Amino acid sequence: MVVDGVFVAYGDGEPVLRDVSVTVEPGQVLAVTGPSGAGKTTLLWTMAGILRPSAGKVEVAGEPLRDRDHAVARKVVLVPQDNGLAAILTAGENLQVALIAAGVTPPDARRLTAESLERLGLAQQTDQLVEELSGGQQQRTAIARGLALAGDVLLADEVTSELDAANRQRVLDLLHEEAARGAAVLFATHDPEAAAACDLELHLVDGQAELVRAG
Ligand SMILES: Nc1ncnc2c1ncn2[C@@H]1O[C@H](COP(=O)(O)OP(=O)(O)OP(=O)(O)O)[C@@H](O)[C@H]1O
Repeated sequence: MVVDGVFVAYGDGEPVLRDVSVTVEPGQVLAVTGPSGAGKTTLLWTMAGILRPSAGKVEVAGEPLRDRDHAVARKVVLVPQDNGLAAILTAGENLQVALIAAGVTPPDARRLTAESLERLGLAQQTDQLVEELSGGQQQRTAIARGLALAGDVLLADEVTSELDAANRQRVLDLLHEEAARGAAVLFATHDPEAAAACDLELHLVDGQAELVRAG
C-alpha cells in the first residue's frame, strides 16, 4: 500500500498530516510512532478510506483508493484504537457478524471465530458479553476480529495499549504472522519496544513523517 505526499485536514482546519509518504509491502510490519496528537490515527484512517486527503494519493493494490467501501473490497482491515466492538454482543458474535458481513458463510464464520479467539487466548470468553470483558480482553477481541478477516492490509491502531507483557508479545507475534501470511501490516504505537520489534518505523511529529528505520 502506497501513501504519497498526502495532506489531510479535519473540516476547514489546518492540515493534520502534511506531505506524508510511506509504502508498506506485503510481508512487512511497519510501526507508526510519534507523540500523542502527531497524526498516527489520522494516517491509519486515511489508509482505511475513512478520511480523504486534500492532496496527494493513497494507492491500494495499484489503484487509487476511493473510499471506505473500496478499502473494504480491497481487504484493508482496520482495528481501531477504541476497539469498535458492539458492547451488547458477545465476543464471538462480534467476530461472526463481521465475517458474515464480509461474505463468509455462517459455518466458516463460526470456525474462523473459534480459531481467532483461540489465537488471542480468549476461547473461554467466546460467549461473554463484550461489556463484561476487561479492557485488555476487549482489545484482544478487537484484534481477533481483525485477524479473522484475513486482510491484505492490516491497520492496527494502538492495539497493545491495555495489554500485559505476555499478551503484548503474543499480539506482536501475531502481527508478524499476518505479515508472513502475506499481509502488509501497519501498527501505530507509543511503545518504543513494540516499535523496535517491527521491520520498519515511520515517526510522525506534528503531522510530518520521517522513516527512521528502514527494512
Ligand atoms: N475529528 C477530529 N476533528 C478535528 N481534529 C481532530 C479530529 N481527530 C483528530 N484531530 C486532531 O488531529 C491531530 C492528530 O490526531 P491523531 O488522533 O491522528 O493523533 P495520534 O498520533 O493518533 O494521537 P494519539 O497517540 O493520542 O492517539 C490532533 O491535533 C487532533 O487534535
